[in-house]
Amino acid sequence: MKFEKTPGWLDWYAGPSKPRFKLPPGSVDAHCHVFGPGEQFPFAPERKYTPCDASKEQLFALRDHLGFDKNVIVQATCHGADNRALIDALKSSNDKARGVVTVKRSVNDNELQEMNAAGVRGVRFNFVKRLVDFTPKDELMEIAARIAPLGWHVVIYFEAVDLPELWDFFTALPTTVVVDHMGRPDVTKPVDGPEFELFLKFMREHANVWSKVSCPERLSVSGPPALNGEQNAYRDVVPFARKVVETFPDRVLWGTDWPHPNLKNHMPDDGLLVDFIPHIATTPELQKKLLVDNPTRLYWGA
Ligand SMILES: O=C(O)c1cc(C(=O)O)oc(=O)c1
Repeated sequence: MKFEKTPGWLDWYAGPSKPRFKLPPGSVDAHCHVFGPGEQFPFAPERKYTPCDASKEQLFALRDHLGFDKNVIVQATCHGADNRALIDALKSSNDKARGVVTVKRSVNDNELQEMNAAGVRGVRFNFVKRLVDFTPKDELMEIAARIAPLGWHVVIYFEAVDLPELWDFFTALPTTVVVDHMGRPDVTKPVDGPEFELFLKFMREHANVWSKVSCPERLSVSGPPALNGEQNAYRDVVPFARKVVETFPDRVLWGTDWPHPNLKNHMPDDGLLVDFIPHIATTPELQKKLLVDNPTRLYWGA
């Protein structure tokens, strides 16, 4: 099937620079996606956007170019609960990729077992209203109970303003819980203000909660963007991500978020995005935990 991209869609950055920051051996890009290709793996009818293609080959080429060893591929909402593109990527990764899927209540145990064998280790629950239609919480809780015995975890994506309303649901989840993009803080508010403090409290009081300190390119308001050799990109996000890394060094993950769906004003150079890492994980010890030890433990069980 031929797909028309959403008007104004920004394609991923071709020809990214080589990062100056040398990733430690065994580093994992713990949040990235594949899109289609649409002709082979059609986008879901219920999707809220139609992206450009971003294939497994292109993702693996980026991994090698940037110096990552492995990927965690997260089901993107444009594929709904049809995980075929993701599973196909996992199967051709030579054990160098794990996956996080989206499933419906109707998924059966055989299907879950097959996904597990392919390298799936989690399900994603999405509460960002511009991306998905509402799914009742009892349905999500039923899915969480079904995947818990497999040792899988739940990835949650939500906006900071919605955390109070979602708190009881999140804290009742029976698995490890991984928050996408720090729960999307409003970085124009103070890092020690009540909104971000609630997020820190969520992590402090619940030892099963982890966070991806990813997506400065999405959260940043004043930049500057990771373009044209910028070595101090997204300065306004640094205090937030650094606070999470330093407070919870054993429960943080980092990912490129390639191919960066739904960005509106620029598309980052992924090489320069990697150069953001030493600003938020400032010592070799913190960098190794963030990039190697934590994701390897969670996704490869080591
Ligand atoms: O903020 C977003 O637009 C976004 C979308 C998706 C997705 O469509 O799955 O995933 C992300 O990690 C971020």
